[in-house]
Amino acid sequence: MDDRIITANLMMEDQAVELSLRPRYLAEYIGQNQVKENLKIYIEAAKMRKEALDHVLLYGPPGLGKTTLSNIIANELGVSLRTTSGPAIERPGDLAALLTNLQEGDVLFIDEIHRLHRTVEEVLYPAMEDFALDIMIGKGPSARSVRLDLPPFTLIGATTRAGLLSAPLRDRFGVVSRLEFYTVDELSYIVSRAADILNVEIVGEASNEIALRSRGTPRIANRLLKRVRDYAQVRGDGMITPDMAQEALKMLQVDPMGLDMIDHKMLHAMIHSFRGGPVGLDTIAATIGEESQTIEDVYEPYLLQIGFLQRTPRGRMVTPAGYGHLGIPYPQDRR
Ligand SMILES: Nc1ncnc2c1ncn2[C@@H]1O[C@H](COP(=O)(O)OP(=O)(O)OP(=O)(O)O)[C@@H](O)[C@H]1O
Ligand SMILES: [Mg+2]
Repeated sequence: MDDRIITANLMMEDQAVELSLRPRYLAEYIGQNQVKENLKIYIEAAKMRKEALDHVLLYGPPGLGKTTLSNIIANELGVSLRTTSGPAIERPGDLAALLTNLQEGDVLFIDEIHRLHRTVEEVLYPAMEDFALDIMIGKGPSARSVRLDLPPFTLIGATTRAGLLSAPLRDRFGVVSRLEFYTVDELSYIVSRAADILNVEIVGEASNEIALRSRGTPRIANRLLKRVRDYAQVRGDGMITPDMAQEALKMLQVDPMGLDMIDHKMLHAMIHSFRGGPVGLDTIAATIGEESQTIEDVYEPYLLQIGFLQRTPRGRMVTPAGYGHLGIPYPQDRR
């Protein structure tokens, strides 16, 4: 019982920390400059015209700031935001309830929008296009469709993979933005900012050390910072020095490029069992006992980005750089 209370409290604390680290306005949102520049203009224009902002689709790997950006867009517009997710909307009626509760100009945020049910998606089309809801009243031969007007609103959809969206849905977004991995400098800045908010002393080089191993991802940067903070508190005097950061990161089994045990397992399996590929995603997944979707969404994008992995029509291949990182010679007959 006691345990449970402690866990609940810790979780609440963690959530509070998470929220405190989340930037609230565009000016605090580091990086993604192109996306930010565009949004700034669209937001300002919508405000000048006193209209709802066009629907926005945000896509990119997990932890790059899609949810954060959605909240920021609502804040910048000065409207309320309602949050839901694709799988949470089970029936068309659930979506109708959400839509009819919106105030003019509000933002409806649908996370994991690629997981919307077909029947729900069809209700969304006229809602996005004409701000109208077609509902069926009655059953059988006497059933008829009634059109309800909705207040103009902005839909923000987020997905890790835009490719999974149906074309009619994708086409109804006026703004489509892809979030990119962050640079080390940007992440370093994010780490310093987070340390400031958490009241942790950190040396500049240590921020950089954490940034280097964050796989271009702010969520990972923040998570590593929290673990390094724990380490520095217990093993040192709380101050995060570069040495302290390195020791802590080593203990967390995050290598100098930010790869963890699963990345290593995957690359080793590809090299030792499949001569470095090409090998299909499902085969890799089965070999290392992970879900293919997790590999595709979470692990692979960064390995592709840093050039350790290559996608070919016949499957994934480990590149010479990937072999090099593991210290395994690249097979002679492949050069
Ligand atoms: N541009 C940024 N500047 C500073 N911090 C950021 C930025 N983007 C994200 N973060 C931090 O990273 C955390 C994760 O971001 P967020 O939850 O928005 O990611 P996401 O793209 O929605 O991920 P998922 O796909 O898993 O839902 C945030 O809580 C925030 O602290
Ligand atoms: Mg999110």
